[in-house]
Amino acid sequence: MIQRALISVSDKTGVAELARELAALGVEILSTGGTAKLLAGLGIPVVEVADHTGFPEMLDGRVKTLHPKIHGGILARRDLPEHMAALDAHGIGRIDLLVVNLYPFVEATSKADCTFENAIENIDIGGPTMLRSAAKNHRDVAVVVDPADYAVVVAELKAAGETSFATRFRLAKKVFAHTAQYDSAITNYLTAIEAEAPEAGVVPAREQYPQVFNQAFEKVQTLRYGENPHQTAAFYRDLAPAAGALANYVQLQGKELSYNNIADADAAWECVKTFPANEPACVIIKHANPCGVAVGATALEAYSKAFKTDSTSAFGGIIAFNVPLDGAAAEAVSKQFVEVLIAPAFTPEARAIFAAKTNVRVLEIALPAGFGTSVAYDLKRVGGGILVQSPDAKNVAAEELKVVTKVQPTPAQMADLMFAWKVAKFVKSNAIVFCGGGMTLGVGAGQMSRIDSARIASIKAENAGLTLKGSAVASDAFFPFRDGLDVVCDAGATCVIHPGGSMRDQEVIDAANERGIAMVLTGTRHFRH
Ligand SMILES: NC(=O)c1ncn([C@@H]2O[C@H](COP(=O)(O)O)[C@@H](O)[C@H]2O)c1NC=O
Repeated sequence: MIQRALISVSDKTGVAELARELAALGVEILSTGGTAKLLAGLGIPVVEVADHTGFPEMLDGRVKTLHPKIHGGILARRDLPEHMAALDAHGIGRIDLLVVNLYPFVEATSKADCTFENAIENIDIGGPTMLRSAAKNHRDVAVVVDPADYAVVVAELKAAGETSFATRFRLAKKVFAHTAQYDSAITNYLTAIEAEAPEAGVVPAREQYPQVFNQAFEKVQTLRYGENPHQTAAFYRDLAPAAGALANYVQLQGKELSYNNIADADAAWECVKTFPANEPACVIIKHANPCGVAVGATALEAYSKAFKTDSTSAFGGIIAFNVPLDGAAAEAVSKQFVEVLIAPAFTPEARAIFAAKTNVRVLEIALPAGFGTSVAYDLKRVGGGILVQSPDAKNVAAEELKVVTKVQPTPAQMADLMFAWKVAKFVKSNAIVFCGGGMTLGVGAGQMSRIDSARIASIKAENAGLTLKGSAVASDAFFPFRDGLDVVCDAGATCVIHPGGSMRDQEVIDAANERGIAMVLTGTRHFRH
């Protein structure tokens, strides 16, 4: 049985239960001021670190555990006689278990009224030092930084009198990841401060983008390959993915997700999530672009309409719904080749329909009320660096829209325009999206020229046998000349939505008036690359 444990925690969750179990196992418990007080108050036998070291806690707690009697007791290698002799020579007892969690630096500095002095005082020094000592010596010492691991440690001690090496190694890795993140948070905070010499009592102004940008991710899985088979790849997620984000998926069945599956699933999910849950929507993605998007009274209707936009491209698509998938919709989807199917829930009938199609990857992602943007920062790798931006989370409000033509859109046209605008945000630039009746009719994506996107969108509608007569069209950025507008009008569009803001806006507005269509400006652009 281990002899001695040191417990020093800011977050006191579960610590009393842990200490009680340790005491019952005959483990001597050392603790720092606040933790010792709590445990003693509960009648749990505890020795204050200050009594153990013979040195008082000092400097307002800045120095509590930074003492050879603590670090010697943690760091000594039990397999080296010289180390054990040195402990004996200096009267240092072994510390076999360390339980520490740190001053809440992130919580403190995320409060709007956190002064510089308060931030600095929330930088834990003794805690990380002990954690690193114990994690380094994991061959002999167990170290716990997360209250969620208390139970496994107690269970192993009860069963075997000591923790297993595998557990100690796992816990040590967790500790170094934790202290690295802790220091990253401190670096992000300090290097964002604009003042050269911030005043202690003042809340320092901080730039949104710090000089040193640290981000931590944890691996979900190594992938079979990357975008192409000769590339290696892995999927990492945020340490705490935002509610409703793709990384929260639960795979209910199907083959392993590939790199491209995950990228396309994200595009499908982010797009479909922009439709409220009381408006069943379906998005079909191919190569990162929507090839069909629709809303309907039911999931089945939404899917049937989305599929009609481009049933050829939908083959092997990634399909997402914003509402639970029921049997009727599942039955219809099952008739096509689908790579990945995503929904907030699946009825038993829907599950049963896909159970036989073992290759289809079925992902369930909870959509809690009030979910927001999926990422705090959008990251894009470029040679030798990284571009960081806030995500394109803007949804244009009705009062921001400006009708600039003599012809006003009817309420039905306005609904189609808003639908088209929502979809255009998720189409690679240059994006031209024809819509009508709550569905996409033709999608032109990823062209270097807007006019080509417009032509492609209308060709695709024609190929699908869909008429663009009376359609609404969205352009993700302004029409630089009237030529693009003429193409969409020739195709049959009777109303158009785009950001405006070109030097030649007037030329384009005049063209719209000449063609007798309605034009709405959003003032917001949605480039997507
Ligand atoms: N200075 C030290 O020697 C020191 N040793 C442990 N701590 C921290 O003190 C906290 C616990 O303090 P208390 O038991 O007094 O509530 C823990 O978060 C621990 O990480 C220290 N505090 C900060 O650096």
